[in-house]
Amino acid sequence: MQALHIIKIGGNVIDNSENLHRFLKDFTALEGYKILIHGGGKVATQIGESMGIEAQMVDGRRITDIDTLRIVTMVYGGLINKNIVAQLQRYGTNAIGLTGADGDFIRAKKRPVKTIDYGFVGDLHEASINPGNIAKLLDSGFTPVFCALTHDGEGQMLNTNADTIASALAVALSALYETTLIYSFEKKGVLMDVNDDDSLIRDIDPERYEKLKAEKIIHSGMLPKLDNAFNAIGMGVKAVIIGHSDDLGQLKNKKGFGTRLSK
Ligand SMILES: Nc1ncnc2c1ncn2[C@@H]1O[C@H](COP(=O)(O)OP(=O)(O)O)[C@@H](O)[C@H]1O
Ligand SMILES: CC(=O)N[C@@H](CCC(=O)OP(=O)(O)O)C(=O)O
Repeated sequence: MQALHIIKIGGNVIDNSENLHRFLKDFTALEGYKILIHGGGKVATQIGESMGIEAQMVDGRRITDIDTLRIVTMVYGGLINKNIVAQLQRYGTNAIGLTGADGDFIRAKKRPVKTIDYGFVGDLHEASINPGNIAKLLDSGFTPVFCALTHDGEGQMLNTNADTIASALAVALSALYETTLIYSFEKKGVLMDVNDDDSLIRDIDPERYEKLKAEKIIHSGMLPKLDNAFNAIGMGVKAVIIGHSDDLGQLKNKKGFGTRLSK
């Protein structure tokens, strides 16, 4: 089986142009099939605020009313996606920027209203991704760059968390490729002390995850990231790594970096 790297880049890296450029150069240097996924929640919040629209988050998910959907479609699918694609082209990666609607690559279902109405937020399901379609792109020499947008197949764009898209792509594509999923962000990995990069936890299994959660050592944005990551490793993805965007080059050197998940 051919190797595939699926890499999700965090919001704080997108926000820091030096870190972003370093990452995009290292991403270009990574050989073989690869896919990049980005969000950009912070930028969407800032641009929304400048237009008088306050962000509302519940459990790390954005309540997406029609005005917010317009903003995230412009910001994720336009501003951020096209800038990343242009920079990748400059460094020599033949990137193609996509939402889930393009090529019908990622379909989602609008999240049903229970106690909270999330608005135009899309949940992924088993049939969301057709790996054969994405394989055609990869085989044609393109490097897909997906943003945090999906569609429902009936003309409606939906906002979908980028960590979840990365995990679902990794699961679907592990049927065709030996897939490694990497969450690249602004810290060395999962840390014992979130403010101390020397406190890296090198390995986590589900049992340790439960303990670290109970002790509140893992919290906020790291919780959905690890939930997505453990879901991927349980469903055929070969390896999941959570690490610093500056350390992607270590992958090429076959050295370990960041936090590695085990079953
Ligand atoms: N134990 C931990 N180790 C590292 N980061 C943690 C930990 N617990 C919580 N976090 C927080 O999780 C954040 C990453 O989640 P998030 O902001 O959603 O990531 P991203 O930018 O990739 O979308 C970190 O910036 C950090 O503040
Ligand atoms: C439904 C939902 O919450 N979608 C996310 C999508 C962006 C994202 O995931 O951005 P980061 O990776 O930078 O956090 C949002 O709008 O914030």
